[in-house]
Amino acid sequence: MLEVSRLWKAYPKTDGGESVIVKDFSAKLAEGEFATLIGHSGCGKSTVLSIVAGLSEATKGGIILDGRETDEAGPDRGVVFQSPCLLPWMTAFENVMLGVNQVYFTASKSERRQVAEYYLSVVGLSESMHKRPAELSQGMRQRVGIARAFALQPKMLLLDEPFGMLDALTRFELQQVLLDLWRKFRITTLMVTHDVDEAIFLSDRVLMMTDGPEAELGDIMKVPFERPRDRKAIMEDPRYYELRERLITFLNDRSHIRPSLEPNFQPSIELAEAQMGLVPTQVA
Ligand SMILES: Nc1ncnc2c1ncn2[C@@H]1O[C@H](COP(=O)(O)OP(=O)(O)OP(=O)(O)O)[C@@H](O)[C@H]1O
Repeated sequence: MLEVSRLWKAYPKTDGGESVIVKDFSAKLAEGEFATLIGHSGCGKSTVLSIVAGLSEATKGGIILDGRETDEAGPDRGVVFQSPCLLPWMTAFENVMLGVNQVYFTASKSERRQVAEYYLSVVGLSESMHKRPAELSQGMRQRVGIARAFALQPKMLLLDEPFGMLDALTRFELQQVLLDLWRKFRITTLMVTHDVDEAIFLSDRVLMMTDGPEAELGDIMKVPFERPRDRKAIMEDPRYYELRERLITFLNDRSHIRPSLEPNFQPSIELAEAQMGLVPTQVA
């Protein structure tokens, strides 16, 4: 479904020359696959995602979506950001209708309303769809963002840390909402995350990016758990801890903090987890 081919992204430096952010990044996603892109903050994950979304131009390389080269945004890709960017003067329903009206322009008004109502109800907003964003919690606003993306029935879903601003319980709830929708509609999905557990719970494969500048695709990890997935069962599976350690070790080996410490310093798993906000710790 998606082929990212030898992607480079560079920005001009103020003192001349250029800074290469992403270098020679290639990846393929099969139809219906759920892949996550993980890496340290600032390595270039959002840069890759925004090029795939057509919101940013690649310096070199290209994107092939469903057999066609593409370099601009379109309704064939639904994008969900960390904050859902809803128009504040419109209700949740009206926000979803904005996209629905554009994509289903041949449908009748009542059919379009039904589409918006359907997707808002499957994300659990039947009772609140006529409220404005200010009357909704952060989690409910993100539900609107997810409903809006799925309502367009895109070929691909691109998610940039969609649960990054949510508390842990709401994050778990919305991960489940997302998984249920993904299983129902099987939309090929690429999601950026910092969260090792989220990546394992949601993905078929985790794409690991090396640190920037000149970030590359460092490794790919297949997640073997069958679907539908049960969070508790996964956490009790010994393979979960092996996968988690593999991811953390990858991120640990590319730690940003290493150069500022002793030359022979080997950061521990605990320190790497702390850096990713998984456990509180004190770094001397
Ligand atoms: N318009 C721009 N001009 C210059 N540099 C930029 C621009 N946009 C992004 N960058 C740089 O590109 C690098 C990668 O940014 P990007 O947002 O893709 O990283 P990220 O891995 O998604 O980070 P995070 O996880 O913190 O969101 C950063 O160093 C950033 O400063």
